[in-house]
Amino acid sequence: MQPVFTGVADAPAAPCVAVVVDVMRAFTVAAWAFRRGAERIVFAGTLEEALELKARHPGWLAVQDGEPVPGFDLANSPGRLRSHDLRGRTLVQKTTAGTVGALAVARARLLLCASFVVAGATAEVLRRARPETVAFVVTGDGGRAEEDLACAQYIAERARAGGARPDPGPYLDRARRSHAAARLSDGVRRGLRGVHAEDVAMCLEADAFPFAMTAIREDGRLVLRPVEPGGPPSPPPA
Ligand SMILES: O=C(O)[C@H](CS(=O)(=O)O)OP(=O)(O)O
Ligand SMILES: [Mg+2]
Repeated sequence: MQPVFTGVADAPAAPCVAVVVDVMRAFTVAAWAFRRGAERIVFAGTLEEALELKARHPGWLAVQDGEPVPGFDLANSPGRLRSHDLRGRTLVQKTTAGTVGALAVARARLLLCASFVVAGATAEVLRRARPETVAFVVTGDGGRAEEDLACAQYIAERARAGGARPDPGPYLDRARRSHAAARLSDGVRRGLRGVHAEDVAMCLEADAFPFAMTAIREDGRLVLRPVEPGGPPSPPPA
């Protein structure tokens, strides 16, 4: 498996296999939403589109990053989201980096969205799929986000190592020292409502969950669901 690391702007539009990485915080939040029982997450391209989707589907919950916006239900914060019971719910998510990155490679044949909490399961899906090349999309900071690149490299190394588990410590240390971690800590100090004091720590829990997350196009939307490595294969894209 040959890993290629790219930013969103340079990502191939229709790679065979893409892993879109957003550690802080979109895909840590998405994983926690599934952990709390959410059934699926629909990615929206704009805030307006997210609110339109929510309006058309009573019961759907809208998630957005930054400070709270009227009409949205949940912050893009694992620390805030984890106290919600999301059993059976559909979420609509719109964030600055993660969801934009996923939508940029929506035509990939296998599209995984990843962060440290699902890194091990993501690597296992890749190991079983045995692709020749994997495009890792680093979503943060114009493709230079250290937390996303470190997570991508950890997943690639884990997939290459087969059953062995490389030490996640050095990769997590890089993410802990990232600009994104500093921005979130600063947000906590300033009392921003869109962040939680535990967000950074929750984004740095390697391999916390046994599932990966695959995105599939359904009815013109990109929809994310949890998938167990070795479970039934995802249906091919329409
Ligand atoms: O909510 C977040 O942590 C970020 C905001 S930004 O990209 O740092 O401005 O969004 P995400 O899409 O989750 O990276
Ligand atoms: Mg990010």
